[in-house]
Amino acid sequence: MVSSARPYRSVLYIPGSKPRALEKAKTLPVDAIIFDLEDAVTGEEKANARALLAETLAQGGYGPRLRIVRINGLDTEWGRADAEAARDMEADVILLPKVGRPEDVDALAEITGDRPIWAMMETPQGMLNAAAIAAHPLITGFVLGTNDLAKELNTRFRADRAPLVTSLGLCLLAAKAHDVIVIDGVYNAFKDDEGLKRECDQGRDMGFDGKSLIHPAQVEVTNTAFAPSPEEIDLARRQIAAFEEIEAQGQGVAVVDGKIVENLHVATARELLAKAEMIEALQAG
Ligand SMILES: CC(C)(COP(=O)(O)OP(=O)(O)OC[C@H]1O[C@@H](n2cnc3c(N)ncnc32)[C@H](O)[C@@H]1OP(=O)(O)O)[C@@H](O)C(=O)NCCC(=O)NCCSC(=O)C[C@H](O)C(=O)O
Ligand SMILES: [Mg+2]
Repeated sequence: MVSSARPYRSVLYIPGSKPRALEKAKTLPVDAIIFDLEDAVTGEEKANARALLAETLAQGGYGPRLRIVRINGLDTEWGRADAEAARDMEADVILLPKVGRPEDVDALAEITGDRPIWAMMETPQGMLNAAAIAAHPLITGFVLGTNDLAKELNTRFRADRAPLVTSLGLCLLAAKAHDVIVIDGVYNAFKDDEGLKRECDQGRDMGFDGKSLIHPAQVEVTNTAFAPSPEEIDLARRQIAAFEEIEAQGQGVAVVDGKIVENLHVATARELLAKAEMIEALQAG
């Protein structure tokens, strides 16, 4: 079940065909796992990966990590069999690639029933229809597919992601308007911690809930970037305390560190503390 206080800092892709990686993920401090049947699995491996994934998920061992199964598109030769298999798997969410329109979600739901669906947002058509896709009653999450998007838009890689910012913003607006989780795309250079941190900070600043990852080495940087920092926690506590004090005096605006604090800031502060507590509880096991 998707809940708003639950953290989604790190969302790790694992190729559904790799038993060693599937096993290793049980020990990694990630908030969610995307068990992939799409791009990370070759055509020859698809059927075996599907069976391996069903068996692995049935065995369990993934604890509180959200279990997301990414199927192949329904317009591919594997999509329907993936959807039928995913419907019966021990998973929380089904992730549909290259969603262009809400009707794509309807087509999957005809096979998978009322199982929550996340949409890969990675095509120009998807960007233009982001609000309608987010409004679909079964959609509870978006994952940005920045590799496919860059390919479709014929952009060049830039560290500041300027060519992608419009698309990222459209997905964020749509997701926030419809209370949908929104996860940033992957950072391909998995040995470049500095570049990853820069991109995580940008994503967090923009309002993403977390980032999708391709390698265990990316987990720590990402978890830190998307968790409330000690400074943010301290400020949130002081804002709440200051506001409660002036509220008791019948006033509506406090001042902390030279900046105003109104009830909307207090709501954000309370949300931040709830997330920090949830992360602490997860870490405590
Ligand atoms: C990138 C990799 C191919 C690198 O693999 P490898 O060379 O095996 O890495 P290491 O030797 O450094 O691995 C060390 C140990 O970690 C495990 N491992 C590696 N990757 C993962 C993982 N993703 N999840 C869990 N565990 C992992 C190895 O098994 C080693 O374990 P051990 O031997 O027990 O110590 C590889 O990381 C990889 O395949 N990554 C995933 C790639 C992927 O999923 N791609 C598709 C998603 S990206 C995408 O499609 C985004 C979107 O659609 C878009 O359009 O942007
Ligand atoms: Mg993709």
